[in-house]
Amino acid sequence: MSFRIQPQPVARPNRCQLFGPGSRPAIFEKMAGSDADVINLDLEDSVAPDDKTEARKNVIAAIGDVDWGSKTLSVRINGLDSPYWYRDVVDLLEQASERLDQIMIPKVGNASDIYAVDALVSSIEAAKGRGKAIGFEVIIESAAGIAHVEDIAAASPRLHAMSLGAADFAASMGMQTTGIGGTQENYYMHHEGQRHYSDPWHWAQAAIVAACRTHGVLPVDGPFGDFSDDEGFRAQARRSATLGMVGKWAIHPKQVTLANEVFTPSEDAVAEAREILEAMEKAKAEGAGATVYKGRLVDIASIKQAEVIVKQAEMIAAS
Ligand SMILES: CC(C)(COP(=O)(O)OP(=O)(O)OC[C@H]1O[C@@H](n2cnc3c(N)ncnc32)[C@H](O)[C@@H]1OP(=O)(O)O)[C@@H](O)C(=O)NCCC(=O)NCCSC(=O)C[C@H](O)C(=O)O
Ligand SMILES: [Mg+2]
Repeated sequence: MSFRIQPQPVARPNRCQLFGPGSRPAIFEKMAGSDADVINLDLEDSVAPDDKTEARKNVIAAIGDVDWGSKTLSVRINGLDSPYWYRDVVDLLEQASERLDQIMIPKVGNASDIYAVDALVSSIEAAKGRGKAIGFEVIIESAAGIAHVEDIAAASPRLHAMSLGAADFAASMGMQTTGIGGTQENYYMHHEGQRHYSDPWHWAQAAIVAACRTHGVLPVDGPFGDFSDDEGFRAQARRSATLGMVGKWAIHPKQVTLANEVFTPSEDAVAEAREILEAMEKAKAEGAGATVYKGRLVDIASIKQAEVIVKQAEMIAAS
């Protein structure tokens, strides 16, 4: 066991990140009125090249003008392979109000990408005397991104969250699919005449969770494209939550409720976690390191597992 204490990520609810194109200001108030914990105003791939300048202006105005309540407010800038990203950063940091919490950096391929944005942001913050340090979130959505995921997770103290972007990830990996997340028709095992579907996103998610947990960053599942498929969204989100992710994107408002439902520990789960903690308190008082709860072993590690659920529930209730 390493002597190093695993760092804790920022304590904030991050069950759902609702996206909306910066070129569609008519929905900004609706986004602010939603139940999403995080709002992502997009300047990147949901905005056509001809609309980039206008979208940037819309977003900068809305950051100050719209009442975002207690939500985490984030803007997705354009990728470092584009001609737009530096202007996104400069204009946001020079012109947007201090209500802006975070910028999301898409398509990160290595730690130097974060370093470059950090250098620019740090310089503007100092020059403009901005009082609040901007946080970062990144999207792992390329072969390079997943290959360097741990270096990326460690790249900056500004980094609060990391998402898997299934669409660009699939394209970069050369995956034979146009689906954004979820079950893939051709990813199955065949046994005795039956197809048994497997999860092609699992390994990337697990790598992201491990990198994030090592460096105190929130791991988040990205988009689920088919917003008419509630059960598909739920199944994907439940797998992500089981793996340790704290939330999921919504690319349509109807997905917000689904994400909140999955990433809020149920009353039953919280009650059971509390019972495990009580059972272990009793065991410890009796000098035992393990006991039996509902016919199964619980021990010191079970305390940590139960605390994850109780702390999640308490943090959400306090927000
Ligand atoms: C997907 C959409 C284009 C659908 O929009 P629309 O056709 O308007 O949907 P509806 O008619 O069903 O809308 C119903 C009402 O909800 C409002 N609405 C729509 N979208 C939003 C929203 N995002 N937030 C809040 N409210 C919204 C409509 O105005 C209707 O309201 P009313 O008339 O009062 O009933 C659209 O949802 C959309 O643009 N979604 C976001 C797309 C986006 O941002 N994509 C980028 C993230 S995904 C990605 O980038 C991939 C990733 O990087 C990767 O690589 O994996
Ligand atoms: Mg993408």
